[in-house]
Amino acid sequence: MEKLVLHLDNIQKNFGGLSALKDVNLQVEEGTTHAIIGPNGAGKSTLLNVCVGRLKPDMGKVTFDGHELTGRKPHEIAQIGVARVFQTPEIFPELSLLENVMIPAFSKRDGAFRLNGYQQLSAQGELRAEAEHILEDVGLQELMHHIAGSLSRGDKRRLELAMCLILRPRLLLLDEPTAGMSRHDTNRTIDLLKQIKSRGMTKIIIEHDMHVVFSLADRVSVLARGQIIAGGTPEEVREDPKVKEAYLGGAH
Ligand SMILES: Nc1ncnc2c1ncn2[C@@H]1O[C@H](COP(=O)(O)OP(=O)(O)OP(=O)(O)O)[C@@H](O)[C@H]1O
Repeated sequence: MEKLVLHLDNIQKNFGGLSALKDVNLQVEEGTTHAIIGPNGAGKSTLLNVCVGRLKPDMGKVTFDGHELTGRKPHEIAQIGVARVFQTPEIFPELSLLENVMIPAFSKRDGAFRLNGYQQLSAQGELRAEAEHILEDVGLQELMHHIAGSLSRGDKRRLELAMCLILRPRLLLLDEPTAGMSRHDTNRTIDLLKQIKSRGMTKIIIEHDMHVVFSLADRVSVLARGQIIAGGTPEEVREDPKVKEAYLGGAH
């Protein structure tokens, strides 16, 4: 049995009178891809926001590799090695792709220690080489000097992924990474995420597209009205009558 690296214990999150998450328990094995699926409004984004410190749960705790994440600031959670790719890419449209990828790496380093002039120069050279390498990984190397705002939607999402990867996260959270992409771009993103998998990173992915879930996920948890109603391999979950019922009763 591999090591369980992420634990969500009894997570409860209320918005006024609405319980968006009710007593959610989840464990994720290191190096695996865990998909969270469920009808609209099930609580999937809320769950991700709790993991990255954007929302504080009313009850329960999140632990990653022995570090309790609950109650920490988002930048502290990032320092622990947790990164998130948003549904809408958060990029700097006026800057080049290369600059976009270097910025998160600089802010992470500057947060950790102060650089003198010489170190800054050599760090910049190192970071630039790493940024170029990551842009190559995501298939954007030819566009590295272009302005990020000029990219297609699919390429913007790939750029945002590169901005996360330069931080070398150990846990990557992806909120519908292929939403709005063509089938061709979706398949390129699946290939890219498979490559990342071979590097041992743990991933949580929220996804509506079952083609993506079946291509990438080792395990699936199904969330409906704030509760996990089923879990297992993609095949097991697909055959579960509770899951079919949740989807038929929901918007899908
Ligand atoms: N900041 C908020 N304030 C009040 N209610 C919220 C807030 N965020 C989410 N909710 C509510 O909590 C519930 C869960 O929302 P959430 O966005 O987590 O669902 P989801 O499964 O990600 O949905 P979708 O698939 O549509 O993105 C919904 O009823 C939503 O309206």
